[in-house]
Amino acid sequence: MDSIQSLDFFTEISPEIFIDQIMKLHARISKLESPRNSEEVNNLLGNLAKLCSLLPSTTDIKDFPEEVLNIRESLNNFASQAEGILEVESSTLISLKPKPLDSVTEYPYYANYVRIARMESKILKENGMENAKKVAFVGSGAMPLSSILMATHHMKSTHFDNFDIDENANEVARRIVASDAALEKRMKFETQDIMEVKEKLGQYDCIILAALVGLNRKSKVKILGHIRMYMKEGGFLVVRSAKGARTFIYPSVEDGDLVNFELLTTFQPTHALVHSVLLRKKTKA
Ligand SMILES: C[S@@+](CC[C@H](N)C(=O)[O-])C[C@H]1O[C@@H](n2cnc3c(N)ncnc32)[C@H](O)[C@@H]1O
Repeated sequence: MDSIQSLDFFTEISPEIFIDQIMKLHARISKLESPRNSEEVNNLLGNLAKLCSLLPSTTDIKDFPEEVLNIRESLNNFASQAEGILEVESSTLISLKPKPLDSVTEYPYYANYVRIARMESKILKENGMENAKKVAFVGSGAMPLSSILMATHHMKSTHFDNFDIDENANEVARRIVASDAALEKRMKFETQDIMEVKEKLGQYDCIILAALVGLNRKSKVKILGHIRMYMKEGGFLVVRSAKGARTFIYPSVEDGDLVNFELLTTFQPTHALVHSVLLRKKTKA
């Protein structure tokens, strides 16, 4: 294949085709002037997601050539910037509707968030976190769908403190949630770099870290170490990670990166476009 091939007719591709196509896609993405929301950026983001969904989740990418594995960090950066901009733009439009919460189903990745919120709530319950009183969601974004779906479908008495470094994103998120007074009482939005939040982290029964907080493994490990330092003993930590081809979109966190936590469970999806989720418990100070 000498160009980025339309993948619409494929249900699965070989590692060889994946490598050929991801290198070509990365070359195109590297030439972008900006990750700003445009038809070209959306097409490239869609191609990246589609390509990663076609490589069987059983494929062990560790054997891929170094030059292929080395493009992951720049693709993670692209995905984070492009998704972040897309999130603010589409959420801003939704937030201007008369009842924004009724329109969140229009959000491009809504179905994915329904899947992940259901799965994360299920593994929390299965591991004894039946009714968390207070949850911190770190990296909630302009469209805080994860905490909205958890609060309205799965954890109906839990209070969510949503932390995001971007005040613009929080402003949009507050507007979306304000259309439901009861929900608004349980959903607060704080503009903070999570690395600046300290003792307060000890208040939460559960802390959830969004996939795009920490854009490479090193910065994720630093954030995880910070959260662990301040979270309470017995507190639960939910870390969204990635496996296989999905690490070309999101940074991955390995079991060994979570030091001094009790392993409760690790969820590995069969659907390539769903996060992996690591559930851990802080056992001792
Ligand atoms: C794109 S959103 C994804 C979350 C998604 N809306 C959800 O409901 O799961 C990721 C967010 O993390 C925020 N973020 C990145 N680094 C952060 C940090 N160090 N502290 C707090 N928020 C951060 C970004 O501003 C961005 O809004």
